Amino acid sequence: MFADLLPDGTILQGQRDQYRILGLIGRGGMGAVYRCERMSDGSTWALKEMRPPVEAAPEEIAENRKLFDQESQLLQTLDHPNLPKVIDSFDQAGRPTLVMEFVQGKTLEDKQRETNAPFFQRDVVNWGIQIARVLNYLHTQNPPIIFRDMKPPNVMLTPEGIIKLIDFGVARTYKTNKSKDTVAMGSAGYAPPEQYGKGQTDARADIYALGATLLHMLTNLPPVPLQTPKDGSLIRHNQSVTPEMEQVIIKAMAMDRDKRFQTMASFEQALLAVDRGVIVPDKLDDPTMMPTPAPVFNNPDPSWSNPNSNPAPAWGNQNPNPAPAWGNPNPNPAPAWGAPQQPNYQQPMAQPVPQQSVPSWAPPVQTPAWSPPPQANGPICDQCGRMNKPNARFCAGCGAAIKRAVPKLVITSPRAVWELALTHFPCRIGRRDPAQNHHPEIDLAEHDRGVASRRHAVIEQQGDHHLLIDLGSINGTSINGVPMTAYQPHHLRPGDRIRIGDVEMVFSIE
Ligand SMILES: Nc1ncnc2c1ncn2[C@@H]1O[C@H](COP(=O)(O)OP(=O)(O)OP(=O)(O)O)[C@@H](O)[C@H]1O
Repeated sequence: MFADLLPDGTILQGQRDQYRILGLIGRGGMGAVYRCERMSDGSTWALKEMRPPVEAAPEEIAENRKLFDQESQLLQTLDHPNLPKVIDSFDQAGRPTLVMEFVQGKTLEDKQRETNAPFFQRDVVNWGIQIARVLNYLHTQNPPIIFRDMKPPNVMLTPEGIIKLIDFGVARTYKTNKSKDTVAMGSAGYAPPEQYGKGQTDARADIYALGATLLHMLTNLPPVPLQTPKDGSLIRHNQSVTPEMEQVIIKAMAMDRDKRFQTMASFEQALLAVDRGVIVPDKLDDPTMMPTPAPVFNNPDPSWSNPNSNPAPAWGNQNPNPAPAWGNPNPNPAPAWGAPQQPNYQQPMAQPVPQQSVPSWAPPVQTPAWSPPPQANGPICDQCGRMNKPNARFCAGCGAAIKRAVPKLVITSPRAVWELALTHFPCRIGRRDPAQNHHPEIDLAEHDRGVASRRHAVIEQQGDHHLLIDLGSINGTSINGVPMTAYQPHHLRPGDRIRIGDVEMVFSIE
């Protein structure tokens, strides 16, 4: 069907460099994507050329050339960690060609095909947050860019869990004063009613399509065209789905676009709230209950955790004891950060069992990965050896008082050394901000020469174990000299040295 694909070894002259074709990666309806080598430095890139099937009609080819050029131009003006960067574009043998970042990984469609089962909510939510974030970036361009073809094959997932949006073939800028799109596009099941040529699509079309994409990932069933899912329909297929998440999808996929999230930012915030377990379904679109944006995964936006820029998350004030940010509303939660599965975690009902995905929040692993605790439950009685429930004060076997180890930190800063018994969790580490009523348990305001973010890191207790999590701080946290990855929990062990700027904290248990 495709005429003469470029053979391996072909060298193409671009505008900025030469490229050697290393092999075909994939073919779409109108193009082909190859892995290539940039000749000047041997680095690997993806080369996409428009290569219509031989039987394509001339008008179709012309229309697709327009779309290809548009994709190329669009991508060159954009810069976002969830978009492949474009480094060159040129024509070869009359074919428009684009050289872009080579994304290692698979499309969500490939992943789903391989797994053939619903994915865990925590993974889908994390993908959804990243997709919403990049779509929000597109929607907030001037003029707004509507992606218009959000669906699993157009989303790639790297082994580190980073999402990259590919295929801008039908993305287009939103033109005010235009009542209708010139071309009706999108993919059945993912496209909202207004995309069936009945009106001009706006950002809310992408909201519907992202809802449909997440629905597909959660249920392993393609979305039914023009059908909002019903209450209970997601949970029926996947027990890891919470009622709150189901409501988010239902809202995103409302037929009436006025009833959907009105912006991608509010969709993202609703997903963040699901992830943090603080969602209030009837306030899904109320920005005042939304947390501040979390960082971009591999390229944090400095503004979000900058000690001088961002206000405290509004939800923090509304709920004095919110579920921890990394928590999960599921009564038997799997850890939201993709740690090894706990034995009591309920898997979705559909068969086969969903795959454990790569750590959802994790850029390339730099910290020692969190290893499963040696015991999932509580302390072992030193009298009779029985394992007890996590919060037991007396042994259920012999009645002896359970001796609890007290974790502590010895904190050394240029100004002081002090010891702190960790008795309250979560134990927040950061800089105080009285204006926001923010007073972390470990306040580094006087000690770190301005390095710590207000919400820098947190120590959380899980049974008898303690997890340190960097909350996307600007300047980072290191553990035993190794920089931590934001949101990737580190299981603290006695002797671990936590460093934030000039402050060092040594963890021990007595
Ligand atoms: N930047 C990239 N890095 C690595 N692989 C990529 C990249 N872009 C695309 N691919 C791979 O190539 C395949 C085809 O890409 P893409 O969907 O962009 O092509 P297309 O011709 O526009 O397809 P369609 O007909 O679906 O619009 C993808 O499914 C993906 O596997």
